[in-house]
Amino acid sequence: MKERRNKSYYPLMLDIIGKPCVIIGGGVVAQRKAESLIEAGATITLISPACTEQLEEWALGGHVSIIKKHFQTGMTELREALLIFAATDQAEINEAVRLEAEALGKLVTVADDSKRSGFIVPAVVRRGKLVISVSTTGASPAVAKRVRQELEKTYGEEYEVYLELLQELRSLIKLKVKDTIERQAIFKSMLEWDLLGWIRSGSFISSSKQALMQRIEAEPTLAGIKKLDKWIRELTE
Ligand SMILES: C[C@@]1(CC(=O)O)C2=NC(=C\c3[nH]c(c(CCC(=O)O)c3CC(=O)O)Cc3[nH]c(c(CC(=O)O)c3CCC(=O)O)/C=C3\N/C(=C\2)[C@@H](CCC(=O)O)[C@]3(C)CC(=O)O)/[C@H]1CCC(=O)O
Ligand SMILES: NC(=O)c1ccc[n+]([C@@H]2O[C@H](COP(=O)([O-])OP(=O)(O)OC[C@H]3O[C@@H](n4cnc5c(N)ncnc54)[C@H](O)[C@@H]3O)[C@@H](O)[C@H]2O)c1
Repeated sequence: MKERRNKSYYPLMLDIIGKPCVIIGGGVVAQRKAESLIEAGATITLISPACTEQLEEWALGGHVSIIKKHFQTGMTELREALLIFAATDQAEINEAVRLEAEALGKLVTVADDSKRSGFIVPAVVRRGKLVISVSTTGASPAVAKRVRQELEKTYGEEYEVYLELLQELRSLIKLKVKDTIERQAIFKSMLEWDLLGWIRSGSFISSSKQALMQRIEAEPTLAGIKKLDKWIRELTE
């Protein structure tokens, strides 16, 4: 990867379920990368002569395959990988991994050299389907972590239920409202409902969802949606 003074990364969400990812190194940094890859369902191979206890445990649980060797050029695991993480404490080994990965046309991140990395890993808040990624473009990972912690306070657990609900309501409205402009106005208007307050109050239960869906079905128009604002407020109080 050519060094660029003002790199501008392209953020995206990858579906890496079952995709081969290779980590070189078995220390705390490798462990942190393994943890987020496990969460995303990747098939992980880790190459390192020594590993943290947690990594050994994940290997026993079948979450990670560990090859207890030093990195060497020409290892087939790299050839097959989608993503490669160079995370040893040896700068020259990380650089050798980077060069080989790039020769193979692979995306590689280098734990001690973000300027040469093909991608970097952000700090992440997960609330079910809501995923908030924070990056400082490598300027200060500590700040990325701090911002993540701040966002965790603002976007609480209730967002998980909120998004599950909105997804279902959105599917229902897609079925019932054929006009694109009205549909989009409805989706925007639904954001005015105090669903988060309702969920936080603890009074939102599965029958509440049914009642809400019945009301939407009874009047699937922008006017009908606006009327529900008051109904929700009363139930939340
Ligand atoms: C977000 C997070 C995700 C994760 O790792 O999963 C992540 N680093 C985290 C924590 C963290 N890392 C470091 C500290 C100590 C304090 C500090 O240095 O600030 C802390 C804080 C702590 O541990 O408390 C040290 C550090 N980090 C990098 C270098 C090398 C260098 O700078 O080149 C050095 C050694 C510097 C040195 O030698 O002194 C490089 C990278 N770290 C990145 C990601 C990428 C940029 C992210 C961005 O800003 O966009 C990037 C470029 C590459 C990459 O690894 O992908 C995770 C927080 C997860 C969370 O808690 O939410
Ligand atoms: N990107 C980040 O988030 C971040 C955070 C802190 C530090 N760092 C950088 O990452 C590097 C690694 O940090 P750490 O705390 O995990 O180090 P660590 O000392 O805990 O682990 C280093 C690992 O590299 C392995 N290793 C050494 N030589 C190897 C080889 N030839 N082949 C395969 N594996 C080999 C060791 O077995 C060990 O498991 C540090 O040097 C630091 O510069 C990055």
